[in-house]
Amino acid sequence: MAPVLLRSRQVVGVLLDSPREGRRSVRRLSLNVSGRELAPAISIRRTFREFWPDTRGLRRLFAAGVVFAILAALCEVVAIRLFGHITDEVLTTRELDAFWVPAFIWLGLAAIAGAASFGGTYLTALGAERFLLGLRDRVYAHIQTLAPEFSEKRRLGDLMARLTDDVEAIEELVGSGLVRLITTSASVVFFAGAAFLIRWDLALITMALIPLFLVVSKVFASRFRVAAARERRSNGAMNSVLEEGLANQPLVQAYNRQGAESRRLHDEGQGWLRANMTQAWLSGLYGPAVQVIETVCLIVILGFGAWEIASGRLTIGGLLAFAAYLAMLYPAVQSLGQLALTVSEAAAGSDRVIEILSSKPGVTDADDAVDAGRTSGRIEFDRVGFAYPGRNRPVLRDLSFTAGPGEVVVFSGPSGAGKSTLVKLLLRFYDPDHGRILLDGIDLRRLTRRSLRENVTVLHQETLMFSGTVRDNIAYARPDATIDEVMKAAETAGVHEFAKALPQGYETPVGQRGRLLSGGQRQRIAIARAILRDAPVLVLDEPMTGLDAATAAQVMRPLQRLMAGRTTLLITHDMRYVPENARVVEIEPVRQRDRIRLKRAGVPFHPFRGNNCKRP
Ligand SMILES: Nc1ncnc2c1ncn2[C@@H]1O[C@H](COP(=O)(O)OP(=O)(O)OP(=O)(O)O)[C@@H](O)[C@H]1O
Repeated sequence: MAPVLLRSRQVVGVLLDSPREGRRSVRRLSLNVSGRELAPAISIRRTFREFWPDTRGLRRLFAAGVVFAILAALCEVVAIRLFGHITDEVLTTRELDAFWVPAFIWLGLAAIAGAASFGGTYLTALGAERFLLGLRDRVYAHIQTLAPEFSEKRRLGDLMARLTDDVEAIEELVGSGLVRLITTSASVVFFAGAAFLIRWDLALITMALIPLFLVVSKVFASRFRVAAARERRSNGAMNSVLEEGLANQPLVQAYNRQGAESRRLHDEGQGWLRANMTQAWLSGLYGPAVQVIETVCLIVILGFGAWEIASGRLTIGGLLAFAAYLAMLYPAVQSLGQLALTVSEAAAGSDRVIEILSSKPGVTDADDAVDAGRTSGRIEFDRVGFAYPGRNRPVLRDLSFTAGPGEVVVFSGPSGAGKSTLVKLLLRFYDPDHGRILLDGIDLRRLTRRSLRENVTVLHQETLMFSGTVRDNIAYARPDATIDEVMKAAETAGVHEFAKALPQGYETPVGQRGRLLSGGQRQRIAIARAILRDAPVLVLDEPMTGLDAATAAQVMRPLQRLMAGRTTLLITHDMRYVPENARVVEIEPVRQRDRIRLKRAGVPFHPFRGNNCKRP
């Protein structure tokens, strides 16, 4: 009987344990989830309402997965019956002639079960992976419609966990989880039914022990869940230490903090080790506990069966088949219990993804928004006032200026005055609360954001780069640009002279965020990118930050070429690099004092009084 039981368990394993489940739990535990924030509780029903449409086009795959898995389970039911038959008709009677027919049928069933099991596993996995691909794309695309502030306010690790772990958790609820639920329930019905058919009274007695499995599962599951949560937290904390330590390696080494960083990692690792040992302890105990119950069941069956065989009411084959059905049934029941745990975890994950999907972009295109086309680049800020959402203190108030093609308008003023904020308004990451911003005389709110942004090139304070090659980073502005166009922009920006000296020229990888290049080289690549983009409005946000005088002078020449003929807004504290013909607008911070004074005078607070813009 032992080989049959073993084989049965293996088949049940194939039927009940989705291959994704095992992979996910490993991957999930290795992710940085330190920043996990609690999301509002949303019902499983809402999860299905939100994500069931994502299974469109995949439902046939999942349905086929169910059919194949059920077919495999049915084959197994018949195979066990055949095993009982062979025991009674061949083994006990020693009639070898009666062996061949059932043996070949059994072989055929095994082949069908194997093929069905493979088909079920493969099709379910295909549906699951496609679901994941589609849902991850949808969530990522949605994040890209939100203002950059959405990502900036959250921890990167948390967002990554939502896009990977939580998306997978949802799949386990509405995709492969549903397949597992149906196939496991069907297996329970088949194996219990088959056992009832052999001896309903014996089946009733042994099934009375099923609640014991559920109780043990429940006791262990709740403890395991606490330990798993602790392990995930420790894992997240450990990843944070690693991420920070590696990202800030120059700082760590320059300040001789290597030992302290290693200790931080070790301390977090200790917590992780303890949590893992709790899990190991629980898993180690769970197996024997279940085994004890199973042994009790088996002994009850054997004892009762022996008595029934002695009195001629049951055959040996019938008893063995009965025991084999129960050996299939118990894991199936246990798996249903585990499924409940998966479902609650998946619901928690889906809450966190729904939270992202329900975040609405602060700025959207108007229904009648028009395409700006290529404009001349004339910018006008008309009494613009703005406070960040959720902040009652305004950053900009009554800001007015104009800038036309060929003009350079310089914005200076103390840190925090709102200079970078006006760039965010120009790109329509936010809309002003008061006043208007015009491009070629058209209010930005009437333009599509895409066409507006096509007209504006921003050189950010921190040069943003991807980890591709020099060429990739320049061509980011226009992926369809030819190598000649890239090189022409590179020559104008002063990239060519250092790029050709790099080991693989333009094909040299620039490293993580361009760290294999110097600050000046990164800046010149950004200028080349801007030249290639060729937009009529140019915004330079502290373009000389971190550059020494010689490098700044080198960068200045291509910058001046870039500015020629365009509308340039230059944000800088450093007046050395301001072109002679530039107009200077000094931005003064909107003071807290103004607000307090107004309140004291009994005047209702209005955040956009006065003017924070001095025009010399
Ligand atoms: N996303 C945000 N949410 C809330 N407040 C913000 C946000 N971004 C900036 N601020 C606040 O708005 C004010 C203006 O910031 P801004 O970055 O525009 O200043 P800045 O003049 O460009 O400063 P610096 O010269 O230091 O770059 C600051 O007080 C800042 O704390």
